[in-house]
Formats: sequence, C-alpha cells, structure tokens
Amino acid sequence: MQDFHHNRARALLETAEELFNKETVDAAVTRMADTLNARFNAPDSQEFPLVLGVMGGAVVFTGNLLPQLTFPLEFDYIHVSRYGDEDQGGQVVWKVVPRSNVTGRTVIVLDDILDEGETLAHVKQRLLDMGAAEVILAVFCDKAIGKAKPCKADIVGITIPNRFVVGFGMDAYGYWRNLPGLWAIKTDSEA
Ligand SMILES: O=P(O)(O)OC[C@H]1O[C@H](OP(=O)(O)OP(=O)(O)O)[C@H](O)[C@@H]1O
Ligand code: HPA
Repeated sequence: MQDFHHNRARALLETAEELFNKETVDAAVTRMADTLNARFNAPDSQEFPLVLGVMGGAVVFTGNLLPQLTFPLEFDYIHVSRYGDEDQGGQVVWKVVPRSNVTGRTVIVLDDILDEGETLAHVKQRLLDMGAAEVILAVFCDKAIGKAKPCKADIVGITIPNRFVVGFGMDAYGYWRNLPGLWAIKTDSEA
C-alpha cells in the first residue's frame, strides 16, 4: 500500500512542469501581506478582522502569510472540500463550519486557489448569511479558466494557467501539498 502511493506520487512529479518557483511564490505572498497591511494598519482603522483559513489547501499559504500581517487580528479555520482525491470538483462538503462569531465582523478568507469559484462563492455566502459585515477573499492563486466564476477574489497572489497544479498546499490525488513551488501535473485523463 505504502509503496503504491510512494511510486504513484513520484511518477506524477516526473511528468510535472514547474510553473512558479519558491522565490516567485514567496514574493507573491509578501505582496498580498503588503496589501492587507496597508488597509488594516491605516491610521483611521480600528478594525479587528477575523482571518479564516480554508483547510486543508490553505494550510501552507496561511502559515506563510500570517507572520507577515502586522495588525491585530483573530485567526480561526474552516474546512471545506469539493475535490477530495479527484481532479474534478463535486459537491461542496463542509467539514468544519465557522465557529467564531462573525456577526458584524470583517472576515478575511484565505484560500490556496480560486478555480471554478464554487467553494469560495459558497463560503462567502455562508459568512454573509451569518451576518459578516464584509468578506474579503484573498486567494494565493486564481486559475484563468476562460469562463465566468460565481465569485471574484479581492486579493490575488498570482494568476495561473488553466492546468491542474500541486504544491504550496495544493494536492492532486492527495499528493505533493508539500512542494514549495507550483507545478502543473498531467491529470489521470491526460496521462
Ligand atoms: O474554485 P473551486 O473549483 O471550488 O476549487 C477551489 C477549492 O478546491 C480546493 O479544495 P479541495 O476541495 O481540493 O480540498 P482541499 O482544500 O482539502 O485540497 C482548494 O483548496 C479550494 O478550496
Ligand atoms: O488545480 C488545482 N490543484 C489542486 N487543487 C485544486 N482545487 C481546485 N483546483 C485545483
């Protein structure tokens, strides 16, 4: 069992193509932190936003961004999944719903990728239904899918081509969330 996954993960990477290296990824995260710091460190800002990481894909992005934010904030996470171990999205499944009180709050949602936009459209609507005053969608990457999405990111790190990617928290079939850069893989249907 273990050798099956080991070999499959290695084979996936052998045919993958690096799209963005660690330096490019790190620079994009810092730009996003600068944008958020500029707003929430403004002299007239008294806000205490709730920052919600969307697990599991946002774990690496969140861990890199948070220490670069220099304003008072509360952190929590939600857990939503739509892809599981597939390379095509399905139903949005909530595993951990928002626990903190979001009523009247500015909520900054952090996610690794805006692909078809279904996940974050769902998340945003749920937070607004719970009474959030403002929902800011900050996504590390926005995939250029060539068609309209049900929601738009407010802050984007990098725009990526319409390919299935792994790394920086993103997985294919459960593999390679741990890569520091972003790699495009051949999906099972393309291999
Ligand atoms: O814009 P969409 O097409 O809805 O896809 C984006 C979502 O897909 C991924 O989550 P996934 O369901 O793979 O769960 P994961 O975070 O555990 O990887 C990613 O983390 C986003 O939340
Ligand atoms: O391209 C992707 N890679 C990994 N996870 C994803 N979830 C949506 N799109 C992607």
